[in-house]
Amino acid sequence: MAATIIDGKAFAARVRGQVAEHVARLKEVHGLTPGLAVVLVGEDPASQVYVRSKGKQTVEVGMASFEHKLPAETDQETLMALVEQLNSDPSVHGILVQLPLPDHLDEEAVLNAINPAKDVDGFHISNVGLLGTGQKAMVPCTPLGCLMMLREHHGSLSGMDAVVIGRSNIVGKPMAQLLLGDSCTVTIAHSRTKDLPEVVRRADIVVAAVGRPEMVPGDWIKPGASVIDVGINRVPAPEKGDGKTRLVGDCQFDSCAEIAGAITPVPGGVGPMTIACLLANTLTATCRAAGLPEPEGLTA
Ligand SMILES: Nc1nc(=O)c2c([nH]1)NC[C@@H]1CN(c3ccc(C(=O)N[C@@H](CCC(=O)O)C(=O)O)cc3)C=[N+]21
Repeated sequence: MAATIIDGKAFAARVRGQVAEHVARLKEVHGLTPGLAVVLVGEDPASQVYVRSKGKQTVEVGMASFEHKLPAETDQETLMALVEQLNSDPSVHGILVQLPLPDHLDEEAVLNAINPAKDVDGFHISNVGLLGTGQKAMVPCTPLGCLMMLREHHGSLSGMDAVVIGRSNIVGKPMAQLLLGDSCTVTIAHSRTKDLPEVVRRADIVVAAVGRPEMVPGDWIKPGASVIDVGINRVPAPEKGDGKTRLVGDCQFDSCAEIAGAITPVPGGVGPMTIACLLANTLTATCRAAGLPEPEGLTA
C-alpha cells in the first residue's frame, strides 16, 4: 500500500482542541459561551446516533448544547416557530436542523428561515450565494473538513486538477466552490457524466460524494492523486455474522490506496472532520456575532 492514510479522526481531535482553547478564552475574557442548537425531527436511528455524538462533542469543547427532538408528525408551522425561537435566543449561536426531514415538511423553507449568521450548516440561500461569490460565508461542514485535510496534506492546492463526483447542494457543489476558491481547476462529475473513469483519471484530487458503496475502483485513480472519500455507506457484512453490517465509502479503499498518494479512510476520515467543523463553525458564528476576530485556520 503506497498511499498516506489521512487520519481524519486524529485531525478532528486537533481541530476540537483548537476550538476548545478558543472557547475557554471567550468565556474567560468575554464571558461568552458559544451555544449550538440541534433540531431532530423523527426517530431515524442513524440520525439519533449522529445527534447524540454532536451533543457530546459540543459539551466536550466547552460549548452549550441544546437538543430539540420533535415527533415525526410535527407540522411545518411548529418547526418554523421553533426556528424563529432559536433565531431570537441570544444563548444560541449556531442552529442545525438535521436532514433529511420527513417528506411532508418543506426542507428549503425551514433552512431559509434560519438566521444566516447562525446557519452553521451553511445551507441558507444567502450563505450559498456568499460562498459562490467568494464572500465571507458560513461554509458547509463536510466540504470544509475535506478542504482542511487537503490543505494540510498539500499546502497550496493552486493549479491542481480536482474532480468532485456528485453534485449535491450539501457536498458536491460547495466542495467545488471551495476548491475553485483555492485555485484548482474543478470538474463536477455526476451520474450523466460521459466516461467517468477517464474524467477521474485526470484528477490530482478526487472527492467522491455520491453515496454509492465502493463505486470508485483503484484503476480510475491517477498515480499519486489524493482521494477524499465522503461516502458513508452501511452494507451487509455476512462475514461478521448474520445481519451484521459495516461502513464503506464511495471508493474501493484497498485498490485506491495502492495507487493514490493519499486517501481518507471510512470510517475515520471525513465523518469526524464534519463534526469538528460544525464546532468550528459555531465558534466562528459566535465570534462574528460578538464582533470579535475569527479563529485562524478554522474557516475557509
Ligand atoms: N443538517 C445536517 N447536517 C449534517 O452535517 C448532517 C445531517 N444534517 N444529516 C446527517 C448527516 C450525516 N452526518 C455525519 C457526520 C459525522 C459522521 C461520522 O462521524 N461518522 C463516523 C462513523 C460513525 C459510525 O460508526 O456510524 C466516521 O465516518 O468515522 C457521519 C455522518 C452529518 N450529517
